[in-house]
Amino acid sequence: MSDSPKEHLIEVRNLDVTFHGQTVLKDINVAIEAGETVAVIGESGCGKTVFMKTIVGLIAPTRGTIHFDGQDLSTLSPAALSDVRRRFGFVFQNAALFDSMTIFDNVAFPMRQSTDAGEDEIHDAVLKHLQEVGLPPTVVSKRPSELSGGMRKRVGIARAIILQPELVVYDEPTTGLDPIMSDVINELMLDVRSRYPVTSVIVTHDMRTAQKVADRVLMFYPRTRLNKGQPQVLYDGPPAGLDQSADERVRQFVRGEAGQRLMEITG
Ligand SMILES: Nc1ncnc2c1ncn2[C@@H]1O[C@H](COP(=O)(O)OP(=O)(O)OP(=O)(O)O)[C@@H](O)[C@H]1O
Repeated sequence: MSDSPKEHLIEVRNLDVTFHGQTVLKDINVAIEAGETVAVIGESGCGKTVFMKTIVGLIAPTRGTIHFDGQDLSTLSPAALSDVRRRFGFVFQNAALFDSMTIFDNVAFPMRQSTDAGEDEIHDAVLKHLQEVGLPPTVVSKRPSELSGGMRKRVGIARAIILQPELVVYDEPTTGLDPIMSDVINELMLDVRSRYPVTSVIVTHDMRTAQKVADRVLMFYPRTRLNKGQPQVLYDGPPAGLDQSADERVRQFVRGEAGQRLMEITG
């Protein structure tokens, strides 16, 4: 990273997303700086995935704008949007590898789709990125079904970073993994950011991931549970401040306490 002042890579202004009359995100204003790692947390259904998909242009805002590197995504032609998306890497939930392809072809896929690289160059890049995520060259001929969940996640990360994206979005990167393998993936995400000048957005339920990997945490709250006029982003700050947040809902979430929810269920 250079020493120049940080710039906003992503700017979300006055964002609303509504599906069939149901507002999932309301009046979200968030700026993410180049090089930042931001974890998005919050209970199920609060709109984390919708937020992630909106900032990468997969969902169009109902109101408001998303700027990426100064460009308003809603004004871009499909071709221009597709060019911008090449600057993103996606690590999907459950790795979302192509089951019928070998690991080699899975990792090579973005290069074959989006570049004119020759097979020698692709070969070197695939092996380099597999090595970076801690996988031996012997995995290249295997199919995803022959690998453990943790290995598949690593392959998903290798595929996401092979084009050296400026933004990597991780959707639930540690879900379904044991605590040790989760920590391996957390370390890998730290390693990716130390190796490349990347901005990362991590949607996660895993508080350890948020605490360990993120510079900053955004906690969303479900619209349906807010009173009129209450902000949907309950917390926007460093992970270390979560536990001392003035908002009881944040403290309860971080500690895994049902709080008011329990009263609603039992009451
Ligand atoms: N394409 C869609 N059409 C209609 N409703 C949708 C669509 N995508 C998401 N929703 C709704 O938006 C709400 C938020 O969903 P979202 O997946 O963003 O939640 P989340 O916070 O990521 O939840 P989880 O932690 O369970 O993955 C849900 O009520 C969901 O049903």
